[in-house]
Amino acid sequence: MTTVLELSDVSVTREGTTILDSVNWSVDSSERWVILGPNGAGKTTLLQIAAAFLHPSRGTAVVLDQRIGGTDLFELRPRIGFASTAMARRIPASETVLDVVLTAAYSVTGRWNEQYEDLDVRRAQRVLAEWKLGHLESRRFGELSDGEQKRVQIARAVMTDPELLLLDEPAASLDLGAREELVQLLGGYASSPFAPGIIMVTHHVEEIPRGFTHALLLANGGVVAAGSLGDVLTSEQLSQTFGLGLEVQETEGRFTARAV
Ligand SMILES: Nc1ncnc2c1ncn2[C@@H]1O[C@H](COP(=O)(O)OP(=O)(O)OP(=O)(O)O)[C@@H](O)[C@H]1O
Repeated sequence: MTTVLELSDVSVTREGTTILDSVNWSVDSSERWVILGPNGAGKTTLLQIAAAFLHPSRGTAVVLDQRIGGTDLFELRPRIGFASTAMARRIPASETVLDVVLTAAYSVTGRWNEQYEDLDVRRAQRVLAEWKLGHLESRRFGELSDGEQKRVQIARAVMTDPELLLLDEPAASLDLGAREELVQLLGGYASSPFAPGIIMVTHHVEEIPRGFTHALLLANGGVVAAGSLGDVLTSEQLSQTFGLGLEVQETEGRFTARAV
């Protein structure tokens, strides 16, 4: 058991507006967390602190035993896998799928003159196969479907064997089939005892894979509830978080929610 993230009284203020308000949260390496909350609740801001991209305005954030603000972040960041639409925009459309994943070893996007070991290439190919992308390794990133691009982003994020994996809306904009394929793959990955601590932001309870263990509900920058999935994903607490009556149902580890 290793604590991978510890936030104590973390607040973020931008132009006089409080975006995160006194957040206390601890994540262990064995836990797989989902963050849920309405638009503008502060989910992405919270993830940016976990990714060591953002310093809190107040309070203390410790990521992989390094205090944000008191550390050389260039050494910390390669230990964190991060997949988000903003990161994906930095990937050149002409890059091959193999190179998108391979370049993670150097924390760059876009292959230049780096020399990669055979070991790196074999690892990238293994990761691509795990995320059902092996047949696409020579294709250009920009030519892939949304679902394939999302899986490539995750493959890139796990290429370096991160100690903490952060996923910002990995299933956003996917059709039902692509979503289910991704949720299944994420569930398999999350269930492995060798996977790192995982934090995933999502808008929909339907996107929570089996194998995820914990949830944090965020509204107006504050934590409504945080803890095990069973304790947190109740109709009452989800209704409070989204400000309307919701009924949550769980079937064999998957969730659905509808207004009542
Ligand atoms: N640089 C900034 N300056 C001012 N306000 C900001 C800044 N960045 C974010 N915000 C505001 O902070 C709030 C939280 O943003 P954040 O992106 O973290 O929310 P979110 O929960 O991820 O939202 P969404 O679900 O819509 O992606 C929003 O109201 C946003 O407009």
